[in-house]
Amino acid sequence: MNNEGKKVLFIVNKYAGTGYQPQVEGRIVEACVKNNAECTVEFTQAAGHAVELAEGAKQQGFDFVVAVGGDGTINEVARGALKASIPMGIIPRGSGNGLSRHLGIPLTVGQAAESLFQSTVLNMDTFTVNGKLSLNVSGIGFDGHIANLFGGKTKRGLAGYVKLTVEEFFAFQEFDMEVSIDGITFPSRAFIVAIANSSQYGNNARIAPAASVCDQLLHVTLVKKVPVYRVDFVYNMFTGGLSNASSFCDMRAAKSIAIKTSKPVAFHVDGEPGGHHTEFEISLMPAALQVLVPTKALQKGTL
Ligand SMILES: Nc1ncnc2c1ncn2[C@@H]1O[C@H](COP(=O)(O)OP(=O)(O)OP(=O)(O)O)[C@@H](O)[C@H]1O
Repeated sequence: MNNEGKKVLFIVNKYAGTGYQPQVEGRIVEACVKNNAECTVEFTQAAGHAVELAEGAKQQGFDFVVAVGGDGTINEVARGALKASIPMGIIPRGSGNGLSRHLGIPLTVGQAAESLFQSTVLNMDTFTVNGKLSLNVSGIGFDGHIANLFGGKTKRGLAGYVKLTVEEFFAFQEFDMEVSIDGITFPSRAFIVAIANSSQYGNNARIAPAASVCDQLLHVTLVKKVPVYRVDFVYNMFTGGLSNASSFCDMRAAKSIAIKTSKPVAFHVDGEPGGHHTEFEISLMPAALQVLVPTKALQKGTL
C-alpha cells in the first residue's frame, strides 16, 4: 500500500497495558515523517471516546485511523471505523494483544508504526454477541467471569490477571446450556464457551488454533473444567496444539450461534466485561472491517 502523503489519525489510550511511555508519540511521528504521511495524535479522554474519534475521522479528511492500545481500544476504534467505513490500523499496547499477534503486527511501537506503511487492507470478519461488536475472542463462562472482575480493578496487567484467574478457578463451576449452531440444537455443559474470530486470547494462548479472521466463519470452542494437574492442556494451548482430540475440548466452526444457559452466566467481548445473561445471540459479520495488516504477514496465508 502506498501511503505517501496519506493523512492518518492515531487514537491513543494512555491507560492501556502497563501504562504510557512518552516516547510512543515520538516513534509514531518518526514513522510518519519517514513515510511522508501527515499525522495527528489524539488521546482518549474516557472509555468510549475512541469510537467518536474514529467515526469522525473520515469527515475530517483522514485516510485511515490507527488504534494505539489494547483489545478494548482496538474494539472501540473498530466500532467507529465500521460506522464511517474507513480503514484502521493497529499499534498494540495492551496486556495480551491477541488480535495483533494473530495479524502478525509487530509488538514494538516503532516497528508497528513502520509496518503501517508496508501494509495491505484486509476485509476482516467481525461478529456480535448480543449486539456488541467483537473482533478477536469473546467468551461465556469462566473467562467472562474473570473479565467482569478484572474490569473493576484499577491495577491491571498480566501479573494481576494471572493472580485473579488462579484465585477464582477453584470456585467457578461448569454450567448447563442449550447450544444452537447453524440451526442444530444440542444440550451441553462447559466451563468456557470461547467464540473466536482470531486464534488467540492474547499472549499466544490459542483457544482456536484453526481460526482465521477472513474465513467467514466463527470458531467456537466448548471447554470443560480442566483439572489443575493437566498442565498438558495449558501447554497445548500455548503451543497451538488444542484440538478435538482433547477430551476437554469440543471445537466447531459456525456461521451463527445461539446459546441459552440454565442460569445467568458472565460474558466478555474482546476481554471487556459484558455482564451476566442467560441468552446469547452470536452473529457473524463477514468481511465487514477494513484492517491494515503487514503485507508480509498476509503473504504467509495464515491470517
Ligand atoms: N482516557 C481513558 N480513561 C479511562 N479509560 C479509558 C480511557 N481511554 C480508554 N479507556 C478504556 O480503557 C479500557 C482498557 O483499554 P484496552 O483494552 O485498550 O487496554 P488493556 O485492557 O490494558 O489491554 P488488553 O485488553 O489487550 O488487555 C477500555 O475499555 C477503554 O474503553
